[in-house]
Amino acid sequence: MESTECHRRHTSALALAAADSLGVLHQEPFLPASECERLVDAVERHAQQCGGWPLLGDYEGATSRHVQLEHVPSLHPWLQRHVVGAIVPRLARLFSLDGGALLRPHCRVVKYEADVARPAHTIALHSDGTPFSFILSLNHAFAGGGTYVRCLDRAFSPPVGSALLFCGRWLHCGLPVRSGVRYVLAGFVEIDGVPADLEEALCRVRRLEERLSVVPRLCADGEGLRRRIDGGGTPCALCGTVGRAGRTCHSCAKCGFVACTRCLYARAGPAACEGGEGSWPWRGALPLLVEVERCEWSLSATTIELRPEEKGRAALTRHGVPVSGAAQGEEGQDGRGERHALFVDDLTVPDGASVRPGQVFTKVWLLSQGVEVGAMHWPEEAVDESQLVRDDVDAETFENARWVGHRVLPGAVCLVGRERRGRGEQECGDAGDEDDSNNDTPRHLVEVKVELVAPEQPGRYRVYFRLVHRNSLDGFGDRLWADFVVVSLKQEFSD
Ligand SMILES: O=C(O)CCC(=O)C(=O)O
Ligand SMILES: [Fe+2]
Repeated sequence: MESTECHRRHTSALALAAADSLGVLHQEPFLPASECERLVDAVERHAQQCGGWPLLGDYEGATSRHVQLEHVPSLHPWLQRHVVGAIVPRLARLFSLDGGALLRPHCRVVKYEADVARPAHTIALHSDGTPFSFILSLNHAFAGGGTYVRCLDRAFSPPVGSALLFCGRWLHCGLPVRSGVRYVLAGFVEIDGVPADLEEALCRVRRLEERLSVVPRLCADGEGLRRRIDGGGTPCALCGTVGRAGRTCHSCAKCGFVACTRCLYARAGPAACEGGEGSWPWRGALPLLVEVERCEWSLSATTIELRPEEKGRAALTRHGVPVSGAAQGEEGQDGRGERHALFVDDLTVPDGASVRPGQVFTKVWLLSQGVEVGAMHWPEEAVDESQLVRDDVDAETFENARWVGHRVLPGAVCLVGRERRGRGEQECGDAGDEDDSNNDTPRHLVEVKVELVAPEQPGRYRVYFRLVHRNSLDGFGDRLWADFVVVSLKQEFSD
């Protein structure tokens, strides 16, 4: 997957409008490997003197071990030099903070071990208690591991001596270590007297993260839904629909839980939080590890800008280019709100799915109107006024795209949820939606479908579409695509 596409897919709605100045993740080398080794040796010695590494106590579901460096007096000069003297000033510059207001960070070395009787190999999805955090890699003798950042849906494993610097309110986790031992230096940076604009930005991160709560994405056994499925014959455990793409628990052999993508997204939201106001619904929950391994883009730049700064308002971006109009409900020229359509997921035919030569199949995308990132609901007439058109403009895709036939189906653009109810119109979805009418299903999801005809010639094909305003033909929202592989029966048997 090339980098811009991957970027768009994996920087979900949350990341695209990530909060204000906090929408930056930065990776930078700070220490030579020899200093990292010295630190690990010193901490190991300390742990041995104290009877071993204590289990992390402050995150539910955490099963890693750590040593708090404030408790190791011999390391205080080291912390002063490398953390207070180098990492903290960098954080201040990166986030335009008053360096003098940043407090001495709490630091700990976390140890993830794959091969111990009581597994100590992961930290569950969480946010740190402080506004800013850094995680510095101290070694590389392990497999698996890394820091997963949910709003990017991406795992990072910086080289030894390099650190990730980011807003600590972002949900992140320490991924399971499969073999060996992983050490990181984690730092938590408080600010003395949080300025009002920072406070507001921090709240915004939290609200955005809450809207993407992972709670409904857990199976009955509380396991994270990790493995992607292409539907097949398995009914969704939540709505009963057969054949939709979705996710299954990583230990599905045990619990058999499968949920379709639409349910997973439609039921996400603060309403699912049982902890109520002030508690973090994902505490203790295992993360939704969505195809992290498929995300191949390399960190060519050291900083990922989640959102180019636009003074005073959140800006949605597409391929790094700000989308015209505002995300926060600014009126368009026609007096109506700007319409957004953010890609959420493929409901059918995920990228790379196999189809037969000549097969007619329906591709369905799930989109969001962007209200979770501050955009307005679509105006009433938007569904009827939206049209799906082919958009195969890229030279490299045109050659294969031209062989793919398509037919826009009646009701190609369709709201998910309750909007159409009460206006005598057929609602999108199935019997499972009836249940939704009584709960807090977000009313901002849209399904878009198109019928495709696979070419006769085996190979990989990709066709692009986008939504346009029916009258003006002005495009809006994310570019959509269907990406599939035509496999002949002969080929399949010979594989
Ligand atoms: O190990 C990691 O990458 C994450 C560590 C972390 O998030 C923490 O210690 O708070
Ligand atoms: Fe953390």
